[in-house]
Amino acid sequence: MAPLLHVEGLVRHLGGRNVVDNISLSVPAGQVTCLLGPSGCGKSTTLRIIAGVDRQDAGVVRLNGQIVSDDTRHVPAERRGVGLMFQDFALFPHLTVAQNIAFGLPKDATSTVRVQDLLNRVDLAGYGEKHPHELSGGEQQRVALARALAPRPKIMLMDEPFSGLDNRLRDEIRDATLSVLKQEGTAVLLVTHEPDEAMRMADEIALMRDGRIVQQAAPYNIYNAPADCAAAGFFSDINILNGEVHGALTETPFGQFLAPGLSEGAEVDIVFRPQHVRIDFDRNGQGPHPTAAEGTPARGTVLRARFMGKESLVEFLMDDGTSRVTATVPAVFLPKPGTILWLSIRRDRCFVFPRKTSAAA
Ligand SMILES: Nc1ncnc2c1ncn2[C@@H]1O[C@H](COP(=O)(O)OP(=O)(O)OP(=O)(O)O)[C@@H](O)[C@H]1O
Repeated sequence: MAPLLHVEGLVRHLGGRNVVDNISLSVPAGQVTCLLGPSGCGKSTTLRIIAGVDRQDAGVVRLNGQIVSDDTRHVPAERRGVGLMFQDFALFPHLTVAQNIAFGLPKDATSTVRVQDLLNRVDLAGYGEKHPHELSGGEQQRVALARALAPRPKIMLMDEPFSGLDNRLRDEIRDATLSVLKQEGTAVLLVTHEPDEAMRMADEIALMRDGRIVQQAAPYNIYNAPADCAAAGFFSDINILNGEVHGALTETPFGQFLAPGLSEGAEVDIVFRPQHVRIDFDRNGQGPHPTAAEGTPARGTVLRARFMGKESLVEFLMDDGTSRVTATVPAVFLPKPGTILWLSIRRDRCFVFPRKTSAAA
């Protein structure tokens, strides 16, 4: 089956550069895809082109297998049959909640039923006669969702739809929104700069940087097999050890790592997340036995330890005198600076990337 949304080779030239630089992307029916990336990487521009409120300089947008925009054709936004939801909910202040939701529907009995059904789904039964100013931010967000879903769009385009909400409410509203979208079977392309939001909402994440998609994969895969050092670092703090390739291997305080396909003498980064570092207290300070999974243990001196609530962060200077490693330790563990401890790392959670010089980054 053809994907609901398929874009190919999108380019948008603004302010003397390509802010969207050859983007290709598909969203299948019923799936949530998150366009994730740092501020200014071109996410909103991509979404606006797909919505039809901006026009690309090159490339094709297909919805339901039909071309809606290319070099010669451009179907206007209101005729694309997509649901739109942006950061500001833009409800009509003079209309009631029910009238807002019914806005894009024909004026008949089926619409009244549809509005009631949506009010129930977004947990606002009994709110139909209120006006937007009488509602909280979270309630307004739910009205905006109901309004966007009312004409049963097959796809919703959402640009940071939760960013105006109170932090404490946000998780709850994200989950409720996702559940309504899944019940309706609506495909979603959601723009966000927050990795946690993408991990929580997405079936698939398209990670953007400088106008390009650097990786597209399910959250588990993008987290556990990042395309490069920056992709790894976008989702959590990371440790980076510097190495050099000799005979397809690179040496680290934690033993050798394979560096396949990299040339002799190439500089590499060995990257791993703090939660994959284990502090070992065994064998009276002799260090743990090497294991296949954790490899060679290495000794480090505590530089500082910080209590973070449900976990502690402990920073080490390794015995080689240059490598620094941060470990996340569940619960409270706050060793004094100067304490010497043995560490091991999950070798299957380490990535070896060629080092990017700033000129090539
Ligand atoms: N009309 C314009 N003229 C010149 N530059 C523009 C124009 N519109 C957007 N840009 C630039 O294009 C880049 C991408 O903007 P865009 O809003 O798509 O990014 P974004 O990833 O959605 O960022 P944010 O998360 O901050 O909204 C930005 O650097 C922005 O300054």
